[in-house]
Amino acid sequence: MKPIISVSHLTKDYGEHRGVFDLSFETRQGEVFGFLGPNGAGKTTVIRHLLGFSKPQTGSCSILGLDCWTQPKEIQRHIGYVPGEIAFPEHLTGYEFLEQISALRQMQSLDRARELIAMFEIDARGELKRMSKGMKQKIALVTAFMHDPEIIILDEPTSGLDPLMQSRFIALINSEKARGKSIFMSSHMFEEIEKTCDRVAIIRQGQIVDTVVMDEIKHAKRKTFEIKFASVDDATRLAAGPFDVQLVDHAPTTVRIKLADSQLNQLLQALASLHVLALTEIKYSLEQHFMQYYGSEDHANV
Ligand SMILES: Nc1ncnc2c1ncn2[C@@H]1O[C@H](COP(=O)(O)OP(=O)(O)OP(=O)(O)O)[C@@H](O)[C@H]1O
Repeated sequence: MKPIISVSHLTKDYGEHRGVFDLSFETRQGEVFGFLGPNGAGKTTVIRHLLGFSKPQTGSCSILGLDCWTQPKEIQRHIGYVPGEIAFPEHLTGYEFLEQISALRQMQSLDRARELIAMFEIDARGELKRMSKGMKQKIALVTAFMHDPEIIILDEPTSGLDPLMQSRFIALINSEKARGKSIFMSSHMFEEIEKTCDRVAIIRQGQIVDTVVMDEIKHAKRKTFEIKFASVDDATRLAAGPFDVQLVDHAPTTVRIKLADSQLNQLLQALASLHVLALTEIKYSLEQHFMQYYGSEDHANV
């Protein structure tokens, strides 16, 4: 299958280890591909190359086989885009802006825009310059989706949105995906990535350090359980068995166990003769996976 977005050995070196370095990835038809990394990791730099705003120093970027630097006009007909920093012509109202964009795109109707305006509870009658950050972000989302593009590129699309609107955004992404759209989204929010993406590239200091298949994270073969016991003796008896038991708390005695799916029955049998107060599965999350690549210092920025 032909890739939708293809980035090949892209380098943009801004000096002092800033920029992106020999970065390659491909996205597929119909998938939601996430780009996860903290401030300054290089996400916007890559996206600016995809939109044809920036020329690669070395390497190349293409969308639908078209070169992003030399054929941006042809590409733009196929995409919707939300930039990381939104700059609107401020004298216009929300409606006037959307009408201008739809005229430029020679759109037949504003029906889809109206649906999106209702979905995000936007009052588009006001002037853009008086709108809150969140309202502007929502207008940008309408602009990206209203012409029903086959490819959508989003640079931190939910920054400034409240939790209700974030969940509406997640629902929108999943319904667009169900309609076969290909979506590329940069984010530093684990939850929205987990709820929408099929694959996620983790970017660190301008390089992709891992590409994760979300299903493999969600259905990890090794599980972690937290068990609370009535007494320390129960924990000691469990630790005498074949399990790797780690004490995490004293009152009540709480342990964590990591095991393969195949050991689950063995654990339940061992627990049957002990006084268990609570048994909880600690789900393996994208955040835990991400933390392998970033220390706690970096994580503060995510
Ligand atoms: N035009 C430029 N000139 C010099 N340095 C730049 C330029 N654009 C970006 N950088 C630097 O390159 C690095 C990557 O920036 P980029 O904006 O791509 O990061 P990001 O992952 O999108 O971060 P954020 O989450 O903050 O948007 C940063 O250190 C940034 O300061």
